[in-house]
Amino acid sequence: MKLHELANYGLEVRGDCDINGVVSDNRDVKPGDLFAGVPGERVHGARFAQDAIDRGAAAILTDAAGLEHVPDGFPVVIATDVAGILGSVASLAYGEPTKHLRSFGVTGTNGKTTTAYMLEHILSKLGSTVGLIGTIALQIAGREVPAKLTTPQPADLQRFLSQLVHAGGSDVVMEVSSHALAQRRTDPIVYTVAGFTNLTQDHLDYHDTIEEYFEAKALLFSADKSQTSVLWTDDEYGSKLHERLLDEGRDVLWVGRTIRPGMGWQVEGDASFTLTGHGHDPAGAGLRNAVSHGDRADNVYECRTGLPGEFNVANAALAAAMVLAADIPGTRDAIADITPVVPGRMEVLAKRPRVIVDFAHNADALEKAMSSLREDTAGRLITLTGSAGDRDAVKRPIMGRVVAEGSDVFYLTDDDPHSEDPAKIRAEIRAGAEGLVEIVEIGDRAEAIHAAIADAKDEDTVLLAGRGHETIQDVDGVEIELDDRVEARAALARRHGQ
Ligand SMILES: CC(=O)N[C@H]1[C@@H](OP(=O)(O)OP(=O)(O)OC[C@H]2O[C@@H](n3ccc(=O)[nH]c3=O)[C@H](O)[C@@H]2O)O[C@H](CO)[C@@H](O)[C@@H]1O[C@H](C)C(=O)N[C@@H](C)C(=O)N[C@H](CCC(=O)O)C(=O)O
Ligand SMILES: Nc1ncnc2c1ncn2[C@@H]1O[C@H](COP(=O)(O)OP(=O)(O)OP(=O)(O)O)[C@@H](O)[C@H]1O
Repeated sequence: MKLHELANYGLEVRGDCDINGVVSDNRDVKPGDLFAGVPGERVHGARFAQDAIDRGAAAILTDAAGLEHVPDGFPVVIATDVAGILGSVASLAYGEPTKHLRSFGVTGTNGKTTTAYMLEHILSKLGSTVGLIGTIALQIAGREVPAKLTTPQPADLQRFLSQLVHAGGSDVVMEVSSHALAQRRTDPIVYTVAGFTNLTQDHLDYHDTIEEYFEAKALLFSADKSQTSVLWTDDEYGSKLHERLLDEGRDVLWVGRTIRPGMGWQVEGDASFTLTGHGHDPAGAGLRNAVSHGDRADNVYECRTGLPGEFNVANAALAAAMVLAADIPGTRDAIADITPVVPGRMEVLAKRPRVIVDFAHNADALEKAMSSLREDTAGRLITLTGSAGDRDAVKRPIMGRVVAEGSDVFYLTDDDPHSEDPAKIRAEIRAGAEGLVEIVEIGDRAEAIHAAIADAKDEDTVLLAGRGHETIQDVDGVEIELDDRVEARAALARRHGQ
């Protein structure tokens, strides 16, 4: 792309050159790139313009304030909102990759990663070459890069999408965080299908109120961000969003155990469940996607998931309904079994005692994980968790109370303290749990895991919650290797005298 082409999009362009790619971190610059100097919360990215130029940047995109860091006469593009326009600029530079892809975006407080893996699993069975973007990793065509953010920054995202297209990709599945939506990281993507899992308290350090958090999530379902919406509506905010989208005349499908107005899918059963289509489209042709293939006249789909927990039925039903909404032939067989391997999500490491690693790190996820495990635990439910520092502190005593109410023994330990005093974080969690349950407080998480597993009887369940797939613990800027699954396996080996 030539730099001057950006003038067609209302941007002020000074000078001209060829642009090979777009990056917003100077350390990633390759010769011929457009370096975007984005004003951040900590630093104005344009401060790194000279280093980017030394690395071969062909031009700089920045705002009026950033211009002072750009040498006179160097090719430059000036925007008023660099972060907001960055995705569109990168999309143009990379040949508008999403025009060549079917795209699925999932948002919600809990279940994004799991639902995204389920979508990838179903689409792969349908013969698609799928890219997966989320908290754990970015995956394309068998290549995997660890993720820095749940939803990448705009230029990184568009570059990844273009690599996916070049690798022959047909579909992309993405987790879309509320931060990404508020910061317009996914612009200008218009998802083929957008899905909503649920909304409960989290991230109130970033969004001031839960309503603001909800409005950020709701952005994904506006006409400029998605074509069709599929919402899990057995959720206060899912049903609120559904009513809103129906009022706005948007293309929306509900999925849940309770029948709603408009078109949607009712879920019945547990791990093996049926999806039954309800409602009629305005043309009176029946459930839109159910009638488009001859084999779906009965509107009933038999599905199952091998992932434990009632919430995984919700995730599987949402994933299935999203693929149905995309109207891909062969979906009936592809959704019959929805059991992907999701790292650190209800991952079962041992059966006696049952040891499970799960990423639950807020009150709602903890409550749901514990109640689903409680049902088939003959002995005690031992829950081990902490809470990350420098993040939503309001949730800590609530998490403490939920763990106390849902388990028999509470191993209170550290998560990623970041720059906070870990003892203070533990005290805040403890405040919600004190007097309600037996608490064993051991700050060192590896030690706590070993103690919890040594303490367990064969009929007990040990839930190691909060860190899931994570392998690095950040203690005041020092990165320590810590993987709950590695520690649990070592503790199990020690227990079995190996
Ligand atoms: C609030 C937020 O989203 N912040 C993100 C933002 O940080 P910032 O505005 O402070 O940026 P900054 O550090 O001031 O830097 C400004 C610019 O200079 C650039 N820079 C900076 C330093 C340097 O040496 N060179 C350089 O080029 C940066 O790339 C950036 O473009 O841009 C940074 C660079 O990409 C991100 O690392 C950072 O994510 C922080 C670490 C973060 O924790 N984000 C979380 C809250 C987040 O986004 N989470 C959601 C998931 C939430 C969930 O559901 O669990 C996510 O999508 O990951
Ligand atoms: N539909 C759901 N409802 C409530 N809790 C869920 C649901 N799905 C998963 N969980 C719980 O939330 C945890 C996180 O799940 P998952 O990683 O799939 O969600 P996420 O939205 O990607 O989370 P995050 O954004 O924090 O990475 C799981 O380990 C599980 O305990």
